[in-house]
Amino acid sequence: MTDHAREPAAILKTHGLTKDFKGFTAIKDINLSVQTGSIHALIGPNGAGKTTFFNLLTKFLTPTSGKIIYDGRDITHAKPAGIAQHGLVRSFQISAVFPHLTSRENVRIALQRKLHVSYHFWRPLQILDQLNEKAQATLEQVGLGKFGDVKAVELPYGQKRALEIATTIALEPKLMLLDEPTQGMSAEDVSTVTDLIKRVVEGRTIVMVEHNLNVVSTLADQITVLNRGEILAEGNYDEVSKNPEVMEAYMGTTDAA
Ligand SMILES: Nc1ncnc2c1ncn2[C@@H]1O[C@H](COP(=O)(O)OP(=O)(O)OP(=O)(O)O)[C@@H](O)[C@H]1O
Repeated sequence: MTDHAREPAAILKTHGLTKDFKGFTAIKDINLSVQTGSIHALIGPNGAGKTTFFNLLTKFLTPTSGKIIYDGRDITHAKPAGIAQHGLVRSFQISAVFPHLTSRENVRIALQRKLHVSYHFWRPLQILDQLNEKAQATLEQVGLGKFGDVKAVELPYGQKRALEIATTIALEPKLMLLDEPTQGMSAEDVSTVTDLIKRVVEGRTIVMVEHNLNVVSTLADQITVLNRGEILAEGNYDEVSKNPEVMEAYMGTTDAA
């Protein structure tokens, strides 16, 4: 029934990915496949290994064994900066947004990084104007069009996350890795950021670690449930939420709600 020629391509794959911490195996032999253009969520109860796995994908940690293939190339031993140039970008934590710079300046720095344009006094003004225009367009994309002159530190929490996403999309990622994008947010901010992620996924792939199962059910095309460092289940929200092993793994945690 399935036409193999029409199977969607995987932008990211792991083969037997394993991470040991001094004899404790936090990630065991994980084979993951992320389809190009999808939103793929990593979920699981506390201590399941989500953060460790995410840090392996973003190259913040080195695997003990196994391979990571991104866009057809083996990036197992690549450096974070190297993979960012090829379009695999981790959304930075809020602390990485410069608090005393304005939203526009923060986005402009990310754009400059992408364009390798350093902010030298002798740069033609035209290039800086182009950067300003692009920064404004990026801010508008995330709903911060009117907040270009506001310092990051003065933005409310939800808008700070939007700014963080703006600085990520400025790098023109093919694959965005989001670490708990709605963590600690009010219900209103959660829905703003959820809508924002839906919008920015156009033409991109997203892998996200997310505790909020409502967000996961709204956004994710594919879900991988981790438990004790292994894949417990995979599928869409309906499939994994009905899986008895998943229900059991979540029992006794507040995430099960
Ligand atoms: N640097 C480390 N050294 C030793 N053990 C670690 C280290 N980092 C993580 N672990 C262990 O690996 C396991 C998985 O942790 P991890 O933080 O990846 O889980 P998680 O699913 O992200 O959990 P949470 O949802 O609570 O953030 C835990 O038992 C944790 O104690």
